[in-house]
Amino acid sequence: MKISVIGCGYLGAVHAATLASMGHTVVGIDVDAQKVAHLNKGFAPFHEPGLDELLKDGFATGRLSFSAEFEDAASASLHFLCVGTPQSKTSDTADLSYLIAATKSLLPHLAKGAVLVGKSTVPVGTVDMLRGVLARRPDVLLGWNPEFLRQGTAVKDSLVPDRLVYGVPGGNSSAAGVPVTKALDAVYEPLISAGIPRLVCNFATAELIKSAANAFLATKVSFINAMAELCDASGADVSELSEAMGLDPRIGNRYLHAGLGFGGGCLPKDIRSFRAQARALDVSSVEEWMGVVDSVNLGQRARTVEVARELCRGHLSGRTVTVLGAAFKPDTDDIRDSPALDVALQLAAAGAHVTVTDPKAINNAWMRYPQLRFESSTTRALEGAELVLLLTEWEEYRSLSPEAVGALVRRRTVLDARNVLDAAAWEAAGWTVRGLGTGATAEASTVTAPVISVDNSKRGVTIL
Ligand SMILES: NC(=O)C1=CN([C@@H]2O[C@H](COP(=O)(O)OP(=O)(O)OC[C@H]3O[C@@H](n4cnc5c(N)ncnc54)[C@H](O)[C@@H]3O)[C@@H](O)[C@H]2O)C=CC1
Ligand SMILES: O=C(O)[C@H]1O[C@H](OP(=O)(O)OP(=O)(O)OC[C@H]2O[C@@H](n3ccc(=O)[nH]c3=O)[C@H](O)[C@@H]2O)[C@H](O)[C@@H](O)[C@@H]1O
Repeated sequence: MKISVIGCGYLGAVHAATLASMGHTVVGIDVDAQKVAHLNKGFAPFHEPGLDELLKDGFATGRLSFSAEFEDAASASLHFLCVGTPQSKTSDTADLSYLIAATKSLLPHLAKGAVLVGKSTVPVGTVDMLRGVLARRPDVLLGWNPEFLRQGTAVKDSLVPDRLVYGVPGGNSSAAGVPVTKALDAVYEPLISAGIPRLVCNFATAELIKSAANAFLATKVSFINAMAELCDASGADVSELSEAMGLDPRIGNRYLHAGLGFGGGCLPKDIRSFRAQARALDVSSVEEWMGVVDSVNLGQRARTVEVARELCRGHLSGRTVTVLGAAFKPDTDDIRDSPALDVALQLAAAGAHVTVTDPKAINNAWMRYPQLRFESSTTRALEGAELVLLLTEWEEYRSLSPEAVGALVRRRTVLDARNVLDAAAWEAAGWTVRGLGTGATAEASTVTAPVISVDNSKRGVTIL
């Protein structure tokens, strides 16, 4: 099948390459000519494991190309819309202007009876709005096929997704939806043959499935982070608590890792958009719920700064601080709404001398926040630190040797805001280790000064 993918960012570039690997002839269209040039050289314009290989395979077969000209999409019979839907600059709502602009640019090049399928994450009602944009082309069939891939594992998630969701006119039982369902079945034939579940529903349901899934994931993270706060206040350990909770298969331990919280180009803006949708639909329960999830999440960033201040004996001003991690999660160079950079900025605003390092995201971070100091070498970044903060849990930071790092820093104090270090091993090497939700506040408040020792089996704070 001849397919176009409109918008070739973190979602669209992966989607285009995946479709080519399934045997389709695919052209990716993007208004960013630099991105298109990069992709046409066979390289991903961002860090995504496995994508370069998939792009090269696509070019080798001659089935994959990229272009900045919409007319190059004219021969496709099916078009996927993958442009951004960021948070509006002035409110919680999603900015749909890129989606509208892309649809308008594509309009003159749509063949008779072409199928136009959205993959971007959108508020409920968006397909109806786009129908209006396409009012002069009733022959064009519309579908919505939300995407659930995660950055860092996007290639694997696309080749073996958990499920396929099709939003079609009238939903599952309607004859009007059959042509779109058939077209999408033809696109995803290898996945359907492999037994990947597929659900067909109406547009509102498809739009809400995506928003609800991200809202649930965000809820799970904020739930465990709220528990982390309770653990700190009571002397419990959130890692043990989440492990025990997760052993109940009804709960499950995935996405139940407490720490600095969620960021990125999707979850934060999606829960805010969801909140705005609930408000517009007068559903106060969802509106309030999303508000709490968001504020617990942002609260983790503020708590991290407060713990850092505590570990610097109350004063961040003038302290030499090293931040490990700039990306919003490991295995990506994406810094959109990165919790790590948010904390780094807050530390710098409090007067600390902050050096940020990251295996892949330094360039993006430096272009966005030139006021921060960046260092690409982990060793150089750590030299002379009075406090080390682990804020993005890249494997190379998880596996750092406490002895080797200890030889670089001025003071062996680490705030492991992702709760991933082996605290006992670091403490044995003379480090003061603090996590989030490890019972530290309760321990600190129940002891009388001067404190000589703490329970080494826990990640307790050592008060100096
Ligand atoms: N990043 C992810 O892991 C996932 C993203 N999504 C959703 O997919 C959508 C895209 O997200 P990302 O790929 O992360 O964003 P992105 O910002 O990386 O990519 C968007 C791309 O669209 C291009 N673009 C903007 N206006 C255009 C136009 N008028 N015509 C053609 N191209 C245009 C931009 O130049 C950019 O390359 C969003 O709605 C997001 O919520 C859904 C699932 C996963
Ligand atoms: O709509 C989207 O764009 C995507 O958003 C998320 O994917 P992504 O943002 O790429 O990455 P996640 O692995 O979900 O992590 C998001 C954030 O949550 C944080 N997180 C995740 C899991 C956890 O247990 N604890 C936790 O703090 C991560 O550090 C990261 O900052 C969803 O997982 C995808 O299913 C969805 O398609």
